[in-house]
Amino acid sequence: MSSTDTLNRLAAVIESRLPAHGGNPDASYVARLLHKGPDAFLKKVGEEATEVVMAAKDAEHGGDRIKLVNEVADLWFHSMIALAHFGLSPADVVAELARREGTSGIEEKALRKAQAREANED
Ligand SMILES: N=c1c2ncn([C@@H]3O[C@H](COP(=O)(O)OP(=O)(O)OP(=O)(O)O)[C@@H](O)[C@H]3O)c2ncn1[C@@H]1O[C@H](COP(=O)(O)O)[C@@H](O)[C@H]1O
Repeated sequence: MSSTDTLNRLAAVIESRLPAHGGNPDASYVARLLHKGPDAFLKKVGEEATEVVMAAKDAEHGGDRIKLVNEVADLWFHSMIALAHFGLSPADVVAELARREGTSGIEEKALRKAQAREANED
């Protein structure tokens, strides 16, 4: 079983919890967050991102590395709820990573700066 399969299955469950698909806020955590709207799930994304940073800092000082895995899982999960709300999926994120594959961040930033300079000269 691949990690992509797991992400795709979870994405399908999250999609099934959308209000438009009849997700029940009384029976499902995902449906409840989606029903509350973007402020609710984006707040969770922000909280989970902070928890990732804290767990990584703990791990840096000899803390439990598994805590970092758990916090990243929470962050991915809540980010997937945000993606679903906007009609997007992990496949869209993977496609973007694939598009970037092999392009150094340094190279990409230099290209962006050159393009911005050209645009300013126009
Ligand atoms: N992967 C997850 C998952 N990860 C975390 N959580 C829930 O996310 C919630 C928020 O995590 P926190 O650590 O912030 O806990 P908390 O303090 O209780 O949070 P809040 O009170 O602030 O909401 C917890 O209630 C966790 O149980 C998840 N809930 C569901 N899933 C997946 O989503 C599927 C659908 O879930 P339902 O929509 O609930 O059926 C499940 O079958 C799972 O595969």
